[in-house]
Amino acid sequence: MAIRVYELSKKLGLTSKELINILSSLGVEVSSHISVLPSDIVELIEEEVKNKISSKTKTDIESDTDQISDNSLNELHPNSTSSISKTLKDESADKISKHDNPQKVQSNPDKNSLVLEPVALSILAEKINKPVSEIILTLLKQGIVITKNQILPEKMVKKIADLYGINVISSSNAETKKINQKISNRISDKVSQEGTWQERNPIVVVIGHVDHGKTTLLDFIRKSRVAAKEKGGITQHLGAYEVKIPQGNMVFLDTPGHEAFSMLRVRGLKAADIAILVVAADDGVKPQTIEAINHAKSVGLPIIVAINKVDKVSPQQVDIVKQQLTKYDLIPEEWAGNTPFVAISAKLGTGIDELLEVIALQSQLMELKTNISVPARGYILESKLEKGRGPVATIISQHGTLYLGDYFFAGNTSGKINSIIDSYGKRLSQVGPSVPVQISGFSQQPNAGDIFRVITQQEYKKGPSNQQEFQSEVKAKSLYTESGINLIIKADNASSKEAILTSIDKLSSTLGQNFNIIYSGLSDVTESDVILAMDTKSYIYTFHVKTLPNAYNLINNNNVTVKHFDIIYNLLEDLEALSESLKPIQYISKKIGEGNVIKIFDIKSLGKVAGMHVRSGKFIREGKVVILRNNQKIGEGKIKSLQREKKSVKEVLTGFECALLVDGFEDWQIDDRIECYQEVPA
Ligand SMILES: Nc1nc2c(ncn2[C@@H]2O[C@H](COP(=O)(O)OP(=O)(O)OP(=O)(O)O)[C@@H](O)[C@H]2O)c(=O)[nH]1
Repeated sequence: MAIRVYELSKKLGLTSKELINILSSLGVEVSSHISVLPSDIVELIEEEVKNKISSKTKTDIESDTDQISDNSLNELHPNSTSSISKTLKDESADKISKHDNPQKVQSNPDKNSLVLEPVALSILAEKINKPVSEIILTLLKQGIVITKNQILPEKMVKKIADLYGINVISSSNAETKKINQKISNRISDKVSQEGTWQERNPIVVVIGHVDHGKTTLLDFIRKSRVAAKEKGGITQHLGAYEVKIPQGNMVFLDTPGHEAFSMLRVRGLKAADIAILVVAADDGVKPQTIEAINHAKSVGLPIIVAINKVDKVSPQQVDIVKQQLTKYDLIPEEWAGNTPFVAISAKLGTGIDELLEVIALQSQLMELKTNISVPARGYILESKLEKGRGPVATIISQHGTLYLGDYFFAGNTSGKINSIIDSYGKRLSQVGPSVPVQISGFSQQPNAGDIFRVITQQEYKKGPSNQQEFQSEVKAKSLYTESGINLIIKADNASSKEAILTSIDKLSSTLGQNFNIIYSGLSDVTESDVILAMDTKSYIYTFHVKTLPNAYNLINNNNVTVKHFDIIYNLLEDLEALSESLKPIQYISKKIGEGNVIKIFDIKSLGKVAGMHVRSGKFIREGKVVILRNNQKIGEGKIKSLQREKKSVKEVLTGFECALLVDGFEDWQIDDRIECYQEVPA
């Protein structure tokens, strides 16, 4: 069975570092202790290491590893695509030299650059315009066995490119890696290096396509991993909960149902350190999966892939999904990539232990650090208006300690903290980073996803100007870039919702207009709906439901369109009108006049001006002209100046003479024909 480095090290009674050292001495470079070792290799390594351990102490192993027999390497499976075989093949690839293959060293004129990234041999062959069989044969002669569908590691790609004299350019993957390294510092960039730094728990967000099992996963983790007394606390719901496992603690961002979608799956990405991308094995990569990947990448979040619903499918199907994800730079470690993949069943709980371990290990790799001495900085996860307390919000800070009485800015609002309540419902006087708490003391309700920052009393008093500076720092990016019209549908019952969705689908094909249903639900319009609409630039269309009073402010302040209907037909008609009104107007060029050059003036400061007689129609100042000589088009341009009797005019009608200066053309000859065109709606 394939196994991760840290698991094998546990089994062998070594630390991960010791095992990585041993692997390295065997010529096997693994990227981290989460890397997967394939089964065919594990046994050999186990044997080698056990032999060593039985004859030496652990300390001896570290220094002696270079003596471990190289023979074991030769026995390794040549077709394996793991990170292990990656190194082995890389070494073999080193053996291929231009000298050994003189006939192959020629550049391909059509395909002269290649992105350096892991790629299947079949795709690579297509990219460089060479038959797969030729590449396989060449490598075989070097003692390297590869197959058509095998994913080749970067180093091998580079070797093959060199072989054919093709330039390589670094991949976006490399960019992503760079971003990932920076991620833990997104909010830290402006945090002082001075003070007390300590490790903090990772904040994890779950993303993915609708119905792929995000909520089931979060529910399973919450029910099985959160201590009973904490669960009690969580009933008051803070939008986040802590999970403790031996490998480390972590915080999951979680809000029920659709709220999770609006705030955490869109805006909450900014608050998180790690994204779990849930992809249902039976459904594969879907539009929102791709969107989720892009969102996570756009904020520099490292992704761990959880292939869900494995209880429903065959192992082959899991591989198909893995293959689909390679297109988006998510390549499993056993295929020489660097994205951790875990197969799970959120419903049955299979693989959840492993997923949690991988999260803990990923966060150790990221070395998330926090400065507890600076003023607290973090994110708003949820906010609501509470009777008697005014606006309250769940926040999670990434740096600093938050104290009762602190002044703060949060998005457009500010305030002074007058209560801090943790997920047990306990009142606190202070709280450190990575702990979700609910606070009150806001002058106005903040938005989920806003940055929260503690400020001095002077800054608080200075108010707006200071806040403006802060605003530009935190300005939220629009995360949705899909083309088409984004809609949020709210209805009073499931059957009318279904009827509306089906009709919109039909309307979509009739009009040739993309309607993206961002969310559809069965309740009145809430603040969350409005936040979601703001984030996704959506229109809210409702059927037999109303807007809740506390959503009105948000709607009015943010120009969100909410439309209520009692008849489905009217709703559809309105959508059609909306689609029509948003259509870009198409223009065509219409010929409106014709004339002849009768004189040419060469004016030093202007260039050559055509003296023209308008024979039919008219010439206008905003017009474009086409110039013909002997019925052949010889030039075109925009009218720069149109003059009649030395005065600039808007238009010149049939029968009159005028002077014409054209942008981009002055090679006039007497008798050239000039046609004037105007842009008119099609
Ligand atoms: N067989 C099986 N079904 C699952 C699994 N995980 C989730 N489901 C089912 O898939 C459906 C959708 O699951 P959800 O957890 O609601 O999916 P979601 O991604 O949260 O959906 P949205 O909140 O609408 O985006 C439910 O009927 C679940 O019971 C799984 O591991 N195996």
